[in-house]
Amino acid sequence: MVPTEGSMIRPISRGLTLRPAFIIWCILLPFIRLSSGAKTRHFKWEVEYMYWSPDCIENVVMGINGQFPGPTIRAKAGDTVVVELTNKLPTEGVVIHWHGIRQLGTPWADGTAFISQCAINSGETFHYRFKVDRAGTYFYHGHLGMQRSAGLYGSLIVDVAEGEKEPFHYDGEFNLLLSDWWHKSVHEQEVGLSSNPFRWIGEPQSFLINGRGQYNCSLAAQYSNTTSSQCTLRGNEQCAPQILHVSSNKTYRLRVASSTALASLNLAIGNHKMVVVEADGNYLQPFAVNDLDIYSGESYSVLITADQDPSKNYWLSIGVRGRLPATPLGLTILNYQPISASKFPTSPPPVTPRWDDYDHSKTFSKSIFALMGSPKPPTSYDRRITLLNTQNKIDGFTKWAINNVSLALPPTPYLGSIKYGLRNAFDQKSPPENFPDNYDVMRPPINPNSTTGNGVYMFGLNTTVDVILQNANALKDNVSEIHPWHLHGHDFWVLGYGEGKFSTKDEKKLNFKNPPLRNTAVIFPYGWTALRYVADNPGVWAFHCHIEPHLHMGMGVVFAEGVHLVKSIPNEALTCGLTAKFLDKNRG
Ligand SMILES: O=C1O[C@H]([C@@H](O)CO)C(O)=C1O
Repeated sequence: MVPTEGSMIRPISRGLTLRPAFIIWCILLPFIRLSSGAKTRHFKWEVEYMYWSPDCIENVVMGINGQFPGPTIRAKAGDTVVVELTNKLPTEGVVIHWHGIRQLGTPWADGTAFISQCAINSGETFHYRFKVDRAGTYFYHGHLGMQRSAGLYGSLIVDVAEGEKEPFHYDGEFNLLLSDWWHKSVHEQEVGLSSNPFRWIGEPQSFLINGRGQYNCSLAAQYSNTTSSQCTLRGNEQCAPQILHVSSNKTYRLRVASSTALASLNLAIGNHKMVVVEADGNYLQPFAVNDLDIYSGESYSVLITADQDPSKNYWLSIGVRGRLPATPLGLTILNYQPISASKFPTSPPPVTPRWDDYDHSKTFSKSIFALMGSPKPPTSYDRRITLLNTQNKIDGFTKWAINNVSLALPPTPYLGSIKYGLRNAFDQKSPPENFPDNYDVMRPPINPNSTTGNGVYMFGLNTTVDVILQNANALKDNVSEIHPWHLHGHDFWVLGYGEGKFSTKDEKKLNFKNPPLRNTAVIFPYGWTALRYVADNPGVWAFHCHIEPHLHMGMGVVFAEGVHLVKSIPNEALTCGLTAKFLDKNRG
């Protein structure tokens, strides 16, 4: 039989085009792997309570594998990080959020309890597996209740991929994870916040640098008339400061991240200028400062050059911004080798700017621009929402609300319930996009009453979203506070900051030329902050004030996009609430 042309040609030609391509692919594959150098980095962690003395006072902290802060994860851009997390807490669940990692394609690994996954129960193990796609300074922390305040945090550093270079030079680096510490347990703090009458947590007892601070003594007592005595630390105590050892004329990269529960901080090093080069994993147009403001949820890299008198040591200090300080400076020493680290600096620690000098903070925030060549925002938006931040009352309890809705998360995590269409899992009504025109942001609310809710802002996939964060007066007259807002799953462009109520005439002031990409942005008292982002990461994403007690009191919203496109969510993320029932039914 003479085969027809078609039946002869088609298989042969397909064979000819596919086979060489396949062979070439097989030959190249090992080299492609080799050149990218991407690795999978495995970690096996156990979260547990343990005795620890973060500020020289023994307390109970949440540790990982017996360490506080938790182990530092170090990876290269393009690597996959796998953390096998076992909950060894006797009576509570746990989750870990990888702050600043966008979880592209892995929304179930974002580590937000009741949003991306079920809490990991006592004794259970959960597998976080995600790609760290971009170099930068990040951290991780608990995202259930107030577990971050309890000490559940650590650093996550992503180096540039093999063969890539940073756009700046340095000879060495230091990693500083900043936090604040209370002597009162977080359980007691939580009870106070949820009580009527309300009991505020107050200011922290200590600031910690890499989990180390001093409460009952000061490293710099001899310079001031403080009542605390001079520390006589031998160096092996859990609270002994980590000294930054430098060599004269070398340049160092300081990676600074803030995991504080409450405090906005200012960091300065005596006599040394800092050049700011990175924020939240994005390169900046370098600029020099004498001191650096850092809000909870933010990270920066700064370059310092050891160009001062090499026969001296210098203080590095952190102090509080935006709240009347009641916490001594957090301190460590920049030590010029080879002189001894125990030689005291000749001048006192740098003084933090006055706590309510907001102009100082605004000047800093407004100096932050993206490095030339960074991605630019789309020139228009598809949807704009305005989120008014107010302090409120619900049945006599003190709360925070967004457009008069105080967030109370549902027991079934959104990711599974939206994906599987479980409509009873949360409010189906979209939350308000705005607030009444006549609301006076400069005064306490006329009607402070608010309601709880758990609705979701659903955005079309790949649409451009503008968010105007609007601050207002709190419940008390003449009080408006700083709130750093953190977005999960994305970075946003910070288009601008302004005073009072945002209006269309403010539009002209927005920066579309070189706005920085960030995952956290602050709203100043009585001000607004304008953000733009592209909803291009299928999943459900928290967007909230990064002050732990404020989120606990309802200061957050939930965003979602393209959830129908989310590939199979691992069962271990769905083992609670309505998704557990759904799984059971569909298995049977
Ligand atoms: O949420 C808060 O509550 C207190 C105060 O407003 C009421 O005691 C405070 O300072 C907060 O930031």
